Formats: sequence, C-alpha cells, structure tokens
Amino acid sequence: MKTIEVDGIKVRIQIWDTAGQERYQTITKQYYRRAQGIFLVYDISSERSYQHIMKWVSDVDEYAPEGVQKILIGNKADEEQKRQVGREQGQQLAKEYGMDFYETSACTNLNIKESFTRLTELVLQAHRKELDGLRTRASNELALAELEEEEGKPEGPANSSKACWC
Ligand SMILES: Nc1nc2c(ncn2[C@@H]2O[C@H](COP(=O)(O)OP(=O)(O)OP(=O)(O)O)[C@@H](O)[C@H]2O)c(=O)[nH]1
Repeated sequence: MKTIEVDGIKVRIQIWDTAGQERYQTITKQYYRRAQGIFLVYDISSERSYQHIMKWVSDVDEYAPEGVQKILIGNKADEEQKRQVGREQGQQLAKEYGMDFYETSACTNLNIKESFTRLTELVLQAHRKELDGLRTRASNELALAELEEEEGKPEGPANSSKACWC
C-alpha cells in the first residue's frame, strides 16, 4: 500500500509485484483480474525481456479487465553501459500499443514517482465517468431525502396560520 497525491487528491494504491517466471504464471494471471493499472516492465540491458513484452501484453489483454490502464517501463536505466534496448525501441513499442512509456531506475529512483503518478492519473481518468455518475446519483438521492424530510415535517407556524383562513 502506498499513498500518492494526484491533482490534490490523496490516492491509496495497492501494488502487486508479480513474478516474471513462467512457472508462476497461473498465480500471476489471478492478479490481472483485479488490476486497474499495469506496468509492463522490461530490462533495458536485456533484449530478451523486451521481446517478452508482446507476450505480457497478450496475457493482459486476455486476463485483465477491459479498460485496464497500461504503461510500458524500461527499467535499469542506470545500466547504460549494458544497454541492449534503445530508448526509441521502447518508445516505438509503447506507441504501437497506445501506452505511455518511461525509462526508470529502481536504483537511482529515476522516473519512479513520475510513472506511478501517471498510472494513477490514468486509472482515475478512466473511472472519472463512473465517479461523476456516482456523485450525481448520491447528490440526487440526498436532495430527494431532504425533500421527503421536508414533506414529512409537522406543520410549522406558516402552515398553521394558513389553516386558520379556511
Ligand atoms: N542496476 C539496476 N538493478 C536493478 C534495478 N531494478 C532491479 N534491479 C536488480 O535486478 C535484480 C532483479 O530484481 P527483481 O526486483 O527481483 O526483478 P523482478 O522482475 O521482480 O524479478 P521476478 O520477480 O523474478 O520477475 C535484482 O538484483 C535487483 O537488485 C535497477 O533499476 N537498476
């Protein structure tokens, strides 16, 4: 659990770090179902991990809920001397899948906060319509409840004097 602030709103996010290895896939897929946002992470010093992204994307498409937000991450950006995947390759792949893209480093903290904030922002945006709908319904129900309360009120002085005219 982590709390981050987006547009002045404090958002509590639950983060699951799923295992990348093939043998844990059955468990990993269970997490997709409840995810609202997903980071697809490769290692910039591993061409193989980059090639695997296509497989992750198809798994996510199959098992994650519709409308799940995705961001592509090229991690270990601090390992420049070992780089096997160019930044443009990351950008290109992200573009193909319509995702935002960040190169990050968990070691130097490069773009960690930025990418988490962005994914949270995307999730909030995707649910804004739902939230707005809920807010409108809640305020309508409140107005209705007030009205009913008003109607159910015992007669006040104004009503009593009207009663005298008859
Ligand atoms: N240089 C560098 N090393 C990193 C970075 N992030 C992770 N590592 C190292 O990479 C190794 C693997 O990190 P993990 O966090 O276990 O990677 P993972 O993708 O969660 O691994 P799986 O759970 O097996 O999928 C560890 O030795 C980390 O210290 C980074 O940004 N830069």
